[in-house]
Amino acid sequence: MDWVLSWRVALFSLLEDVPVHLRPLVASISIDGTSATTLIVDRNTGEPLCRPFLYNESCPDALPTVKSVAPANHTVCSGSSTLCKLVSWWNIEESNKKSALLLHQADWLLWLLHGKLGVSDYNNALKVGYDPALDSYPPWLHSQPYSQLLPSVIAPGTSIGNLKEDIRTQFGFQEDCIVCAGTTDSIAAFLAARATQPGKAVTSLGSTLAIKLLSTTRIDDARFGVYSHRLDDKWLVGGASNTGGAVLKQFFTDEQLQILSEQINPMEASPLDYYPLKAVGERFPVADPNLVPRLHPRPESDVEYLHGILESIAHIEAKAYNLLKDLGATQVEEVFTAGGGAKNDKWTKIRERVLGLPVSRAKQTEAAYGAALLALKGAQHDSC
Ligand SMILES: Nc1ncnc2c1ncn2[C@@H]1O[C@H](COP(=O)(O)OP(=O)(O)O)[C@@H](O)[C@H]1O
Ligand SMILES: O=C(CO)[C@H](O)[C@H](O)COP(=O)(O)O
Repeated sequence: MDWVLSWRVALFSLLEDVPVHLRPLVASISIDGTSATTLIVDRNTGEPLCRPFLYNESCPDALPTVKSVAPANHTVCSGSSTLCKLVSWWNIEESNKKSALLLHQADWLLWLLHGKLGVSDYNNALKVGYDPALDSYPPWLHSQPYSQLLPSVIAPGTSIGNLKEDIRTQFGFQEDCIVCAGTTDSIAAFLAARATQPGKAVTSLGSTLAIKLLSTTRIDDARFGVYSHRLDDKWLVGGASNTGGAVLKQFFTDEQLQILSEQINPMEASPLDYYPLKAVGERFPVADPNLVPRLHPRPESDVEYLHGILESIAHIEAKAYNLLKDLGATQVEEVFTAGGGAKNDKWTKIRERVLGLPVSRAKQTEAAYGAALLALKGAQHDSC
């Protein structure tokens, strides 16, 4: 699969999808991307120097080097961190080191639109080691030879520049349409839910399960895959588990999920105890690259099987929120749900019972809505 080509094609087909009469009304564009999906590109041409490292790939070979330079239990001390991906590339690369630049998926796609190479945002840059409290890369990272590859970092939603002229004229966007710094997919889902009070949380039930709790305290602990993204003057504390919809997809189509879920009694606890994963390895609330999926025994009834999987994912979610509490985050009061799993009302009821908290579907469940809110922020700031 040529990922980079498919992302580029998807971006331009989305621009094509914007109705022609609406294009002149678009004031601003932003993009969210999967966190820690990493590209090493040529700093002059922007063309990738190797295949991208995907968000869920692990580079355990780089972990000892990263651990030897970063503070103990720092967010980068995980095989899937962006920094481990960079170090892994650095250690095997011979010829392109001088001309290389690191970008995240959203940075690179935004570059296609604004044309200024080397810009990221402080959400995407967190897992390469950027410190959003200091608003800079920390000294221990600056002193590494590979730090020359790091992009400059601005706040999500900041205007980077105007939409490139050739794209603007090709598609009929307005002359002063701006392109703004983006964010990660699960932060965009949080923004879409418009939760603004500490104690409000969003669980994204997409291919994976990502948790974000708005907290006044910052918590980072790689031993459990817990980290904090900056959200203006507060913190989005949480992590991302490898469980989620991708496991469901292995067994059931979306249509089956809907039909089977209707037959589940969510008030009754399932006796089945699984750890649903697509492959070996978990990030949060247990950080264990060797954790083996547990999806047996499989009962004859598909309804019972699905009930067991949904309930087991809810237990992972509950463990995650309890862990955040134990580590000192603001107490969670209410959970909104985003992503494909948000449409499953039976699952919402199961989760409400298991979490012991009010759980509801966010009004806007698509991360893209959150990216649009960031673009709006940039446009409003630009017009002041
Ligand atoms: N009714 C449903 N109940 C639970 N999960 C569902 C349902 N319908 C779809 N899904 C899951 O939602 C996931 C897709 O959600 P989405 O937010 O689009 O994911 P992604 O993280 O890939 O963007 C699929 O993995 C699918 O299994
Ligand atoms: O698992 C993922 C892929 O969908 C999430 O992108 C991700 O790992 C969450 O990261 P972040 O908290 O940095 O947004």
